[in-house]
Amino acid sequence: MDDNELHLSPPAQMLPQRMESGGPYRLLHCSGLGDKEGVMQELEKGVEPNLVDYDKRTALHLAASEGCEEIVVLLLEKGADVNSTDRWGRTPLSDARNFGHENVCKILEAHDGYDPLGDSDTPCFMIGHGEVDMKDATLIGEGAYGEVYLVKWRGTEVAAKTIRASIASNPMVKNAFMKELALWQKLRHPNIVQFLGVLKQSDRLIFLTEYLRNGSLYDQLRKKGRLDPLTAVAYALDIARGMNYLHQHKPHSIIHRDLTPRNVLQDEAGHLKVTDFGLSKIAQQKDSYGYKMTGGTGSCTEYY
Ligand SMILES: Nc1ncnc2c1ncn2[C@@H]1O[C@H](COP(=O)(O)OP(=O)(O)OP(=O)(O)O)[C@@H](O)[C@H]1O
Repeated sequence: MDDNELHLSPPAQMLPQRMESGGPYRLLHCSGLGDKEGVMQELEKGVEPNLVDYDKRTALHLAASEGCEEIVVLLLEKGADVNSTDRWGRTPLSDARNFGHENVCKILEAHDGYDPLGDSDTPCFMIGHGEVDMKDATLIGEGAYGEVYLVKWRGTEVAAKTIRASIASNPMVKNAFMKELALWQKLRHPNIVQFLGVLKQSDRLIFLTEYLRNGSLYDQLRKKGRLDPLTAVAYALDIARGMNYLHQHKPHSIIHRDLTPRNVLQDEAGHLKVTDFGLSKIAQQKDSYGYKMTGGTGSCTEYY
């Protein structure tokens, strides 16, 4: 599927229940979607081109990740810092290289962009144990690998996914998880649940992702039943955008072979985000590890 097709906005009347990503952060939202008009509107309103999100990612990072050449050029013209670094020390050029957007790389290099990471593999971002108080955690769900808690990290509500000690205490299994998480860490898309980091913890493996207040699509369908057609179309577009991003991933596509309503979460604004890819690949390898990690969904994801 052509990426551009997915980024076309459906007619406004088809999305009655959706909210605009308002405020200055609309600049980031539009940049990631390749919405030039939206980006220009925000810049004309006086929004600072180097505005950052909570991961210190700028509009230029997002446009570079998505290969939005026109937006990259526009942002640079308007004073975006070509070498701003996000929380992982990545510059827009790191992202453009990571996703194989050669034309964007050339534009950034022509503006003296550099990539501090070179070709090195980025390990998972590790979060100090003291930064999250698991004692104050609220249980929000349970899946095949362990429980999911709502916790506070640096003042922000996030989801802490735990992998049972019986699984994570096997060093081979833990390594396999860490590799998948390191790959998830590289993904950034409005319709993909954002990975945040791994808690330094000896026995269990605990990692943080953004918290999606409205829970899973599965829970929603169970509560509300059938969706009205317009909502169904809006949801389908959100999911398709997330999946297309995974399929376009460079140098290897990411195939999510367990796309179920349980693995689609919804944020407060009504946007859907796809989650839980990669981890289930480990379940496929259960025989070699001697572990049985069967979930209700029998998930299986594969990275090619
Ligand atoms: N980031 C999150 N924000 C909010 N709620 C979440 C988040 N991640 C998971 N949950 C909630 O926790 C529940 C359990 O999630 P988990 O991913 O562990 O298992 P699952 O996907 O439901 O099942 P399985 O592990 O068998 O695939 C979800 O159904 C959802 O309601």
